[in-house]
Amino acid sequence: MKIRVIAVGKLKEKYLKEGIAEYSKRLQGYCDFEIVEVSDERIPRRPTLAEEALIKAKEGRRILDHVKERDYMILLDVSSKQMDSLHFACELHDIMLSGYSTIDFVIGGSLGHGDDVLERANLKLSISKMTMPHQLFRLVLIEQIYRAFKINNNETYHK
Ligand SMILES: C[S@@+](CC[C@H](N)C(=O)[O-])C[C@H]1O[C@@H](n2cnc3c(N)ncnc32)[C@H](O)[C@@H]1O
Repeated sequence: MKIRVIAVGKLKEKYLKEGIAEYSKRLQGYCDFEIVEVSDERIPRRPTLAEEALIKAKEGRRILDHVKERDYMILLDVSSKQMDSLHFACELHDIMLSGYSTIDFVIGGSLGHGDDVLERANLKLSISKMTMPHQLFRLVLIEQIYRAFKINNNETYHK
């Protein structure tokens, strides 16, 4: 099973790089795990709505260039549906049994997602009602994916 995190923007903070490297390594024991970074757009100081829409559309196009038609795409979005870790593990298990060979988790940029990306998503998921910076969110998401594999394999880790 291939699992990819497709994220807008480059990871800059050392402490996040280290955390993400650790969980990526752990995940390799369960799946073929990959992180794909797409470049972000420069955001003007006070963008108009039209500028925001254009930025999200450009970033969205770069994301969708990596998502194949046969991939299952999970979009991470603050205002979407929430589930607990057990439910999330169950959902992943079901997707894997449905014949998909690749699951793409998509993290947006500072302005969130454009319409095209929202429309392509097979599942829209929120991890909390609180907004996290996209770089920190990457680490939180990868830990939750790892947790889901531990739960589905009945291994001790989760409390
Ligand atoms: C800084 S946030 C974007 C905030 C933007 N104002 C919005 O409402 O989408 C950047 C990205 O991080 C992810 N993200 C941050 N917090 C999240 C959360 N609690 N649940 C799901 N995704 C989150 C989403 O993919 C989001 O597009």
